[in-house]
Amino acid sequence: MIRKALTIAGSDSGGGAGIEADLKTFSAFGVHGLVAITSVTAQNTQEVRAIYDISPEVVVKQIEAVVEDIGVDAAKTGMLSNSEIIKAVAKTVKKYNFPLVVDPVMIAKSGAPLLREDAMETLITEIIPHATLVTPNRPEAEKLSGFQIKNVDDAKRAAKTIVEELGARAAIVKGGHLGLSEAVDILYVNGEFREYRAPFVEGCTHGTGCSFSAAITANLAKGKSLEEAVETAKKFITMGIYYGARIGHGHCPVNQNAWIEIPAEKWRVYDTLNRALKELVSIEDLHKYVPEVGMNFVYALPKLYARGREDVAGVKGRIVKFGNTIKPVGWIEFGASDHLARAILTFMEVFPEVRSVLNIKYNEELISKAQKLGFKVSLYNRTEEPEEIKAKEGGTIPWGVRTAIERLRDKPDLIYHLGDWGKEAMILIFGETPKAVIEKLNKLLE
Ligand SMILES: Cc1ncc(COP(=O)(O)OP(=O)(O)O)c(N)n1
Ligand SMILES: Cc1ncsc1CCOP(=O)(O)O
Repeated sequence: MIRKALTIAGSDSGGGAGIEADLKTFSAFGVHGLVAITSVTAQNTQEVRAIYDISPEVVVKQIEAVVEDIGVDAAKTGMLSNSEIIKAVAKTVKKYNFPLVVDPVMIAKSGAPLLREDAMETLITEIIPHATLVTPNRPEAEKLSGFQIKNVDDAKRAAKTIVEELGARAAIVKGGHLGLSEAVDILYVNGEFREYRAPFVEGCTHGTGCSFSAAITANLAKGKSLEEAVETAKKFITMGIYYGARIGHGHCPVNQNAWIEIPAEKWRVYDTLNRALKELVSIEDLHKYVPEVGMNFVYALPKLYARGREDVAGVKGRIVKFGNTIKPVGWIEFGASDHLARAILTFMEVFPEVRSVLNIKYNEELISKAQKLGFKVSLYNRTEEPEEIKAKEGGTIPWGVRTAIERLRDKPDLIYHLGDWGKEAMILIFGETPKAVIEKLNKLLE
């Protein structure tokens, strides 16, 4: 059964906040999104250029149309620009008994007011009492509670005030603006406080309020408890900020897709590498090219999500010589490779589309053959590695890959080095996919 969530909010033409953010969030949780647009804004990551408020009658008609035919499992409000819209929305939602999350949108990240000064009181008296949950950030909580919030205790007092004095069933005061190393959100529900903590991540924040409240709404629509919905939404928003969509010239928006794209890409990467590994194992005579330290074969997540070793899949325990064949020691796992993970992440800094690499033993004839075949071949000389890089654990491969790319001034298919004291000479074969790496390898061994 598909669940349905309704957003009663403004449209952001930049697609970062408002109903656009809400719908993307609903989709990320597999919930069907419904909309009642309250205002149309001409907006981008830098500014709000115009606001056109929809008539209260049309806002109401949108809500009634979807409730009466499709049904609503949970709803949220976002930008409710003026008193007339607020009153009309309050009167309408009162008729139905779906959970209502109220994001008290007041000011855009760019600084533009999205709630008329004279409508603040109406928001407090008409909408807040119908809220299952109110989700203010610090400035919004200050306006609602009427006092300054400087620390977690103040945030608790504000959450309690919003519930006990303004009449909401629950309130969560978001700590993203509290200036701590952790983003601490304080939920007040059923007379008790709960804290939700996440590391304060640098990233993209346009649309955080909308996406967080939409994530709670989607989870309520799916039948989760308020506490579970908040916990999931906190993880969702932390991920969305960290992997933010770096677009525009102002405040870049949250990336709601990260929530579903990362697990989906992880599966795709795992499956693709697994198939290629089976092909690799069946290549005749490959055992002759297995280095003493072993071989590995890796595939990284797409550039946007490839931040570190954990984002690169490789063979646990490497691939070793086994009689006249080769054998993977363990399974494919994310984080299983150290050296090749560093090599591919460095390569991707320059050529993000190249996400796979395999290492084989150095062989002079293979290098000449690669050159004859028209492969782009480059090298680095470990004896030229600067002392300060040598002294740093894990610095050699990134330095080597960068040096080889700079030397070639092009995208290498192969990078090799001739070794050093106690270091084996090696060839690295790069490709956009594991299949492309195998194709290159097969041509070399033909
Ligand atoms: C149409 C519309 N609705 C809401 C907002 C607020 O979004 P944002 O500016 O990112 O602020 P947060 O609420 O996320 O902190 C908007 N800009 N436009
Ligand atoms: C390329 C290379 N250099 C030293 S060991 C090695 C093989 C692969 O190592 P890892 O399994 O850490 O990626």
